[in-house]
Amino acid sequence: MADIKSGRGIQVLIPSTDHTFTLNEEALEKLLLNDEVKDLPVVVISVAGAFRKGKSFLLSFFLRYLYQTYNLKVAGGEWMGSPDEPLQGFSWRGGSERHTTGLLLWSHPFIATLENGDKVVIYLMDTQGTFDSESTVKDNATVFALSTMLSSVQIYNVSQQIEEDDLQHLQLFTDYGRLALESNTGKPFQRLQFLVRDWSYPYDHPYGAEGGQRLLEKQLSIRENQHPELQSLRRHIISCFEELRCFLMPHPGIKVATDPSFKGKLSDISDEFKQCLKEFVPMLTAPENLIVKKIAGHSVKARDLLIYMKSYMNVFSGSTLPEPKTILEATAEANNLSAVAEAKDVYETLMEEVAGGAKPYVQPALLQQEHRRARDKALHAFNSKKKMGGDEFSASHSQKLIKELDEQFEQYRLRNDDKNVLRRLGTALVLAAGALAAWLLAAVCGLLDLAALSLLASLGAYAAVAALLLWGYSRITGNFGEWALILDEKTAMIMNMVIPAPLQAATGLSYSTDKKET
Ligand SMILES: Nc1nc2c(ncn2[C@@H]2O[C@H](COP(=O)(O)OP(=O)(O)OP(=O)(O)O)[C@@H](O)[C@H]2O)c(=O)[nH]1
Ligand SMILES: [Mg+2]
Repeated sequence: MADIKSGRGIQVLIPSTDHTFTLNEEALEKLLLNDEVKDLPVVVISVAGAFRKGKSFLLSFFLRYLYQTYNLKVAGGEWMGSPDEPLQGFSWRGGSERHTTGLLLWSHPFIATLENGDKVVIYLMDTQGTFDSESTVKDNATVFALSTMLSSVQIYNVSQQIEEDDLQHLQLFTDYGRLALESNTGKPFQRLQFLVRDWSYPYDHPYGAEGGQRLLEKQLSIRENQHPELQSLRRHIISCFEELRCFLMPHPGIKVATDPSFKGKLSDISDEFKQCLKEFVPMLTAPENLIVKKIAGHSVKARDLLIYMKSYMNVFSGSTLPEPKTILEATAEANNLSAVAEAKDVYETLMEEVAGGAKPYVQPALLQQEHRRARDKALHAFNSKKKMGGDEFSASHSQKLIKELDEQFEQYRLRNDDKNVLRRLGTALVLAAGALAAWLLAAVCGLLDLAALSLLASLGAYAAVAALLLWGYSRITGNFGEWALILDEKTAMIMNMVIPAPLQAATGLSYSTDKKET
């Protein structure tokens, strides 16, 4: 069974020296599109905040809990590990130099079953710390924005206090959130979890969730004598997130903070810190506490997450920060694309039942009928999904969807045609029948002493047999393909002339009449 040692943080957003970012699409496809997870709603837990504040270290404890609960399936047990075990997981280290860069996802997704029986997949996201000496304002904002928009729980890791600039850092989202709210699809983000590290005033507010909540309420309270700008920031933060929480973490002890040889052993960490970790980690990752990522009121599946990532990257790849309006448009675009993908799935599932690879040949009229039924169902799926960006925007996607489904139908139609034994062998049958008829004619003419006519008929029979052999050779070997095509065409013309139209339709032999109807 996979354990922490066999996994690693995979850099899915890669920074480059010119301060741009690229998406590691290959890694993401492996992580998000494999059959086991692609259709499961995602829970994305991210940790963001200033550099060198123990984010990766914290996530490595999350990993211990997740492996224990969802891999070993030992619920409620001792998950923190043995006292002398070094802490492994997302790469972390001491020192003053920044460590994590870009965005990382853990290589092993965890599949959990919620209380209602639904399965979800959990991804952990580590992020590049902000405010290091190498990153620009845009780098910081990009990492913070992407991790917030892609996660269902953003752990905002702050040091010692919730300060005004920690709140101001959220400005981009509040502007974005305001626009998103106007589009009437509910609050844009789910949980913002402040995590105050090295909290030193337990006598004001005790460690843990309750003390944290009181501190947060105080920091977010709107007072009359406050500057209107501060009031508005607070109002918007509150309106953007479904849940705002705070947890106060004690200092982990001198060894954790200052000893260069510290390897993360529990025996070197203060009891208070360990106690709080025990409370904090399950608070976000126990099955009953998992929060599924939602955008525009719909759960986001693993494969949708990739669509969102790609759309966001399009707007964040420029040299300046995108406007909130542009980010919103990217969300609406991804939103519609994910609805299109879902609708296509509906169509494909229904069509596969009728005309899938292993299914026998179906009459063209019936296939056409099934196509219309599946297309209507797919369009219904698309239309019933709440989308951002307005009716006109989704109408253009719906047009594109119809076009794509019609193209797909054409593939089904051709594949179905291929399955028609009669049509496949039609050429052979016509040629064989022609040869037989010519032979009979030759025999009859022979009996009647019509030597010249008999010779002509025999030549016709030989020609038909030669054509049949050439056709067979071409179909088996692929050589002389153009000759076989000419023979197919000519014999089809003969069949069209001699076989009555209703019989042609019933057997799928109607070459000229099965026009594509949409
Ligand atoms: N003071 C203090 N130090 C901590 C805490 N948690 C971890 N550390 C130490 O902080 C140092 C940095 O840990 P990392 O997890 O690499 O920090 P990070 O925030 O991921 O850093 P970047 O990747 O550079 O952004 C390590 O030496 C840890 O031992 C904490 O709660 N308080
Ligand atoms: Mg780190």
